Amino acid sequence: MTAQILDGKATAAAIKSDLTARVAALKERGVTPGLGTLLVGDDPGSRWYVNGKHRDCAQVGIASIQRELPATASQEEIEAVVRELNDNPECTGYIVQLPLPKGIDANRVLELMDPAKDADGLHPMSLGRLVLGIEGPLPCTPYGIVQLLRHHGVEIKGANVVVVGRGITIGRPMPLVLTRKSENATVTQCHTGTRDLSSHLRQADIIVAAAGVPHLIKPEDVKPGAAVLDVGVSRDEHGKIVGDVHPGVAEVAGWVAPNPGGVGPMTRAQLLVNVVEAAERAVAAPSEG
Ligand SMILES: Nc1nc2c(c(=O)[nH]1)N[C@@H](CN(C=O)c1ccc(C(=O)N[C@@H](CCC(=O)O)C(=O)O)cc1)CN2
Repeated sequence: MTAQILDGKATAAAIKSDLTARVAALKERGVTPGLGTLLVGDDPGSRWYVNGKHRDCAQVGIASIQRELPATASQEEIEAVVRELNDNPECTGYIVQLPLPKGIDANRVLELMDPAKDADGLHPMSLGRLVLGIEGPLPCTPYGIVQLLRHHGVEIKGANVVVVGRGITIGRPMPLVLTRKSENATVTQCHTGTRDLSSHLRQADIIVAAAGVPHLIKPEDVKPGAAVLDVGVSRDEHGKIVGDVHPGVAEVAGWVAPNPGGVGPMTRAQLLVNVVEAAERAVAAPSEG
């Protein structure tokens, strides 16, 4: 292994330590931030992520509001919980854990959320704000990746970035975040319709691999010295994570974000940042009523 590690665990710990002080300051002003989660179904991975989010909340002093529904829940039952969270004053921000069970219209659920409580940055209003350059919550994994690169001094400005994947939580919003003036990267988005993926990858200074295809990115696809972030999650027969990046890439790349231990902890840290920032915005500009 020659590549340096983009250490998501350590970076997330530093972010959480800063947030602990900011939450304490909010509490002194009479505001306790509260993160709500809605988990539908019994997928063990989703449950693990949601439990992790609440453990993080406890660490920094954010209150937790947990809602769960069975996999058989109807669209109406899910939407009723969303309305309850919209109206719940203890819940200052919340997320609906994705994916939702087959047959549920996730877009309708996301649209029903109060945009002022969107902790994930995935509400249509938040994504629209991102496109327009208006302040608001940023999608957790894409902005977590930016923070991870910055923390390790990897140059984003002017970099050629290849994003592989176009899912709602990472692939779609990632280029929107990276092409903001503050990041100023040049982004190529690749997906299952891309011809000759390797030729794109070999030009990249930074690769974000979020396709969910085990070991899709091979050592020969990577420019020596590039930063490679593995965000793909597939599981082997023992339930162990297999990422999108072949282990041999670490011999060629300059930086690698391991999986686990790279981007995942940053996703969780950015969620807490969104919750705290929303509470800080509310304190700075209280709404009437
Ligand atoms: N509403 C949302 N749903 C989903 C999102 C999201 O951002 N919002 N992203 C993913 C899952 N996710 C957060 O919800 C998530 C993924 C991974 C991790 C993490 O810390 N992973 C660990 C390894 C965990 C393991 O062993 O399974 C790591 O990478 O070190 C946290 C959150 C889809 N859904």
